[in-house]
Amino acid sequence: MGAYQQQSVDNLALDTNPDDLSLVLDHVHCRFDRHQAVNDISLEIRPGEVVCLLGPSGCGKTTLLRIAAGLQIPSAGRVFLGGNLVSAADGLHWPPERRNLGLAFQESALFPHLTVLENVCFGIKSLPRGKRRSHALDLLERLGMAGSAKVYPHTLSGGQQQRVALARALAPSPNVMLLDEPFSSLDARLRDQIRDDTLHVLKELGTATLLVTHDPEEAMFMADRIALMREGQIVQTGTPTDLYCNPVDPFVVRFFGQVNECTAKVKNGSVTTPLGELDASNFPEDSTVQVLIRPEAVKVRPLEDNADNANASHVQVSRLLGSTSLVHICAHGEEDQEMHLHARVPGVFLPREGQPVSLSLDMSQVFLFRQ
Ligand SMILES: Nc1ncnc2c1ncn2[C@@H]1O[C@H](COP(=O)(O)OP(=O)(O)OP(=O)(O)O)[C@@H](O)[C@H]1O
Repeated sequence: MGAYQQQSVDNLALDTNPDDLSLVLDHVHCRFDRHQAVNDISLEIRPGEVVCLLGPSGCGKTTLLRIAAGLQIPSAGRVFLGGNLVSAADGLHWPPERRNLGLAFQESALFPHLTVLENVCFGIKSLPRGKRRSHALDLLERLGMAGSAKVYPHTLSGGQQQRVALARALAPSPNVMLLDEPFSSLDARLRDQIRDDTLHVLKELGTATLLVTHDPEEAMFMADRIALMREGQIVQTGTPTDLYCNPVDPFVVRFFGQVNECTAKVKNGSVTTPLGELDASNFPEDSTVQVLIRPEAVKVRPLEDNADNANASHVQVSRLLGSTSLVHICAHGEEDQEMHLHARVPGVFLPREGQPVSLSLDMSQVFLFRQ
């Protein structure tokens, strides 16, 4: 790293030297007229790591990816790639072609006049001509497309074209892959397969990857770490388990799927809900607490249908959703509290309408926040 660059990393908001990181975004901002699309984002990607930028539409994911790619100039902040400062507020800006990146987008257009193999060979400059072909064929093989090497793109399905586009992006052995919703145009079954193949190839090649998605399941499938964004900022960064099991606020909980919600007042260190009393000793007395309960946290036990259980919680509707069943329940708590809630149960579990049930909670998937 040169003296200018060494000096420029002095104030970096990171513990790790950018030389050891594949991509660093350091206090990056991006403003469009009055709209702050990206607001002070810092994020790093280690070699071989897959990081997903996750968030709702319009939160700034694509803008951040375009900044990393050199397609968008940030209004402030710095970008490092493989230890090189490639973008800074003083006007330093390396264009995309100088950054050694692989780019693949939702609709990655292949060159129509080149065969699949020629498309993949196109960007490989670093290898001798004789080796380009075998390298490209190897990538096509890994992505299940070697059999189509000689055909032209228009004869391929959308999913096959997407595989070729990924092979083409990987072919120059980029330091960093930037993927923007690369699977979103595919139908569900095909998407699962291509995601799986892509993850294996990225891991085998050890390519650091930043992948944009709005789909939490896709992020959990692909990512070593997820950065969840909202309105131009990162709300939480961590492993999928960190975000799912230790969410920092209700937005994070809700982003990973529908949740049962109620509010309650703290009395004597606990809150009373239709599902029973919950510990709230971390919250001030008399404060109002938001209780978020994932459907899989609700344990349902059918009760005998007799007069003793006339006031018990009861089933409203049951539906099989595939690998899980969703049970709609009217929960009856103490003090005449009532709550409509959803319980997600593994396998086929379809209690009839009106079935009295007792409910308990797996507290690892119940989250309390001060309102
Ligand atoms: N070139 C531009 N000019 C003006 N505003 C822009 C421009 N590009 C993006 N924006 C705005 O910046 C915000 C963030 O857009 P961005 O495309 O980064 O969001 P996103 O999270 O990728 O959304 P999606 O998931 O819908 O693609 C949006 O409000 C968008 O309208």
